[in-house]
Amino acid sequence: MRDPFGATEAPPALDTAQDALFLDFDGCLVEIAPRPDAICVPDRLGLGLAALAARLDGALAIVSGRSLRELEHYLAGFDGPMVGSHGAESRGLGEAPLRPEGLLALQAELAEFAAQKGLLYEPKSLGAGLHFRARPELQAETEAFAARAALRFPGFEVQLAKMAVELRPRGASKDGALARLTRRAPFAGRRPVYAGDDVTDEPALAWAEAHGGYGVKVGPGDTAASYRLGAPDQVRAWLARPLGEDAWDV
Ligand SMILES: O=P(O)(O)OC[C@H]1O[C@H](O[C@H]2O[C@H](CO)[C@@H](O)[C@H](O)[C@H]2O)[C@H](O)[C@@H](O)[C@@H]1O
Repeated sequence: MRDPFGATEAPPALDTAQDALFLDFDGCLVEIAPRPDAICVPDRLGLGLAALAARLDGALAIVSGRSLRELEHYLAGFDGPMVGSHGAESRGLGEAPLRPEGLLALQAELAEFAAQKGLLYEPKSLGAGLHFRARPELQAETEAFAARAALRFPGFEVQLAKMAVELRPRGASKDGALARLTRRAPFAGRRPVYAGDDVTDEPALAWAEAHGGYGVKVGPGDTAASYRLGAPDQVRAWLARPLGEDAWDV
């Protein structure tokens, strides 16, 4: 049952014969941390995902805002498809990355702003992030700076995130990634199930709902998803169900 603010129910068990599973990373598979490099990733998370992917006949993909190289590092053991940088780069799909002109100049400007203001600068493979978690009073100023940068660098657009604002390649999106993935094997013909926690995930949650599947919102907040889980440990427990805890062992 839904309340006026969105999903309240836990999702059903995955149907491994017919579901195609798409998983966000930060805030979904792993808990949010004070800094991007301070996350605690369970040692065997990649291997657990690999076991689940095998049960889904390969129909499991990671869809994240993180740079692809970081996803590959944190999820070692999982060799299935991955989409990084909010849809702008991928692994295993034969797609060319979206690399707009001006990336290095954009990164230099953001790094300089971060240094001046005492923000955490996150260089990304196809963009950059400004994290204001340590200086929340600078949110409005940081978002305004990012909006002006996007005008100077039209190949990029603003992506809001948790206590951060990013510049990502214009046109990249998680829902666009889902649309592409679900046109190809082994995802085509299966029911799309997407789990994610942030505003960056809402278009993908809505996409899964609109295409015969469902979304699982992780944590609080309004959502288009039909279902909700409270935190990443609950997501990991939900993912373990089709395997049994011994096989998952995360
Ligand atoms: O799409 P996601 O996998 O959810 O990635 C979104 C962004 O996540 C990371 O930032 C967020 O998580 C950090 C670690 O918990 C946290 O410190 C930060 O405040 C959050 O915004 C990552 O750093 C970004 O590159 C991702 O785009």
